[in-house]
Amino acid sequence: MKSLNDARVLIVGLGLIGGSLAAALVSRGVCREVLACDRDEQALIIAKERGIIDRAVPDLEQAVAEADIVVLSVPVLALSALVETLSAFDLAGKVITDVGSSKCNVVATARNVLGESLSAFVPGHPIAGSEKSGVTASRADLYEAHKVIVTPMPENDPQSVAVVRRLWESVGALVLEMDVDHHDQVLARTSHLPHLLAFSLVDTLAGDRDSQEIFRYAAGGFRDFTRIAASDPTMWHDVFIANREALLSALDEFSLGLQEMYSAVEQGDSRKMTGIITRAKAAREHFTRMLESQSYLKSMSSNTLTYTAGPGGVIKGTLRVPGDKSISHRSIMLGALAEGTTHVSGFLEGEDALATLQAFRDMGVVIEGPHEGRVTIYGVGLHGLQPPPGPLYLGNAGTAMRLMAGLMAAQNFDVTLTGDESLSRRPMNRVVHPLAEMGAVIETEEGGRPPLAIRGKQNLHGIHYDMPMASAQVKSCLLLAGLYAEGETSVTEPGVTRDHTERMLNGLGYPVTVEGDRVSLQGGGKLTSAGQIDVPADISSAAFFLVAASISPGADLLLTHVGINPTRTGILDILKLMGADITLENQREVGGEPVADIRVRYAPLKGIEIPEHLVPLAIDEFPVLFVAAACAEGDTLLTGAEELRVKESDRIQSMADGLNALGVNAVALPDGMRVPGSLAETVFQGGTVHSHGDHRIAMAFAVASLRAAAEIRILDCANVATSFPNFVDLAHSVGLNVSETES
Ligand SMILES: O=C(O)C1=C[C@@H](OP(=O)(O)O)[C@@H](O)[C@H](O)C1
Ligand SMILES: C=C(OP(=O)(O)O)C(=O)O
Repeated sequence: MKSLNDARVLIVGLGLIGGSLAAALVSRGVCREVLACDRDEQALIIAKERGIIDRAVPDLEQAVAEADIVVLSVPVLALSALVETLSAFDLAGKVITDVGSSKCNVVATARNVLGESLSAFVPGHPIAGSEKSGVTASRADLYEAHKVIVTPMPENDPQSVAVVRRLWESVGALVLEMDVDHHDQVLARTSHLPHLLAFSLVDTLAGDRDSQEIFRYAAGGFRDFTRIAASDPTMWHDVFIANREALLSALDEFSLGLQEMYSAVEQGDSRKMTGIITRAKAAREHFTRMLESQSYLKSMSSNTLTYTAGPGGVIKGTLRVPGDKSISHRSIMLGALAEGTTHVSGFLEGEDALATLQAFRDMGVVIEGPHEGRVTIYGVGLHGLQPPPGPLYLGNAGTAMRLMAGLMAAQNFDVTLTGDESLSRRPMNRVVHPLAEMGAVIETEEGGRPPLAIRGKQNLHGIHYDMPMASAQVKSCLLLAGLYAEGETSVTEPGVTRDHTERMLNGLGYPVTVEGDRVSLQGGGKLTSAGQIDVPADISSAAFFLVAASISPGADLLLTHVGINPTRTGILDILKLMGADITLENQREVGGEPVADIRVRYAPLKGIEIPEHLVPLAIDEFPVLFVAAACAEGDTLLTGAEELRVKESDRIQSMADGLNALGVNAVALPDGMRVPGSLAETVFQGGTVHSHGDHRIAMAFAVASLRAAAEIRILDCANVATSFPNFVDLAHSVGLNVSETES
């Protein structure tokens, strides 16, 4: 066989799985001929009549002799006998595969009987069933975007594995590889156990005296839960026998879980019940996104979200941007460690804060929500966290990893903190080194990069740390470790940084002392419940619109309920120095954080030298400030901002490259940038820029379109969801011509 195009494919067994593969191969015309062999003559006739196959060959030996690729598609318990039958034929040059849902039996038989031909027997398993069965249920699109697991054996030759992969890919399937034992263990849990439960539940209820009555009132929940109880009986009988060991172990695990739920219900233990239900809901939502949306999978691996921002537009209206990311992270962490229940409102439902939420759920904390920004955290106290079942995945969130490093270093269990590609490049020694001085044991990858393997059961002691860089993440990390350390932990910072950790700790009854640039606390106290944490809108998200309105002639925008903590308002100071028209209205304090409505109107801006003391107070806002600078009269100079090089991307380089691509001759400096500006109506050419997976770069260039001559395409924008999940809709609602497309 030279290629799949030249091959004759034989399907042995024309049920739903075999019939659908045949139909897909025929309709896509990917091979020379599709043959079929089945003991049921009627199935062959129907398949031929409906064009599901090209030709029926009722005699198995003859059919195999004619074929280049043989697909065994019979029930699992019939597979072994079929492989034995085949072993008597001449199999030279043929590639053989199967579709069984459990692999151990057929692999054992193949090893016993196939001899030389074993190298060309590549087991496979399409994960695309239906409760319908038989050739009449065949669908040519059954495998499109569905997974097929190929389980190559060490004995296989690579060409045969490649042929089987190509066969499935040619009908639109996504091919994964797994080893045989692992496959059977995984499938026992994700497929065989749920089928067994559905059969058992329906059978039990149907046996009930009042079954007629029960089923009459059965609602959607019953239908959803039991759909698969209508599946093919022979197939499932066979699977349960063939995968007995793995299935029984899955059933044991399930029984323990069920027992726990039983006792929670019996004892009216609401906390336990809510824990099970909320963890399950979160897991199910996560898996639903993974299962149903190919694009979600793609966006995690290959960033295919593109923004298209049309030129012009006038910014007008009233807007509340999502909750503050820094405060949202901290509300989960400190709410979890508090004694009592904390209700959070305004929580940011972005991926970064959700990663923190999930991490604490994984450590046994019961958390309800988020639902429309509301989260309820049932605190477990400083010593109540439990070991998580595996590494804690923190996605894109530097704040989560650095703050949690401090907390985790003080627990009595081991934890590994991991993150996505961007987070895995970010420097962690800035927290690992001072934590080690406190007695923590943490291993990193080369150069102090994540994952962080944190050893538990260490006795931490307080230290004084003179921070080499202005970083709220480092400061907060050490203060959180200090909660558990013996004696006093103190830090001094070279510049003022955000103080949400200090404020929230004080709000939770844990005294933190601030004297000038020195912050300290004593270990060994406890956190009482805050009761309520109201998260204001994030000034770092509002920043995009502060700049948007400032550079859009005719603009008049009201941003409501924005956090104006003085350690975060560098953006307001810098824009005002540039001549922006910004006023604060309705100033108030909400849950320990100052808040205001911010009115911003268009004003011609002028270039400035940005005072270095404002840099840490606006650290996340520079991408969009560079856009403002390009729209200001004269040059703007930023220095003292080398920290920008180690954010989600190297923000100095990413922005300099993008600005240059749009015709603005910005010059990257080691610690900042020189941006030439202009008050011309159009400042940017159209073009394509790369966000490098950095949310703030993506949003900054969307804002630039207001003063662009033509469309700006921004690549790799999926990570905007880390901090600003509904950015495109909100931006659109106040006049930005931005839309998103996935590819
Ligand atoms: O403590 C925080 O919540 C944050 C601190 C800042 O990081 P650094 O402390 O690394 O400057 C900031 O860039 C980040 O978005 C959030
Ligand atoms: C730097 C940022 O976040 P983090 O460090 O939490 O990834 C940011 O949001 O701009």
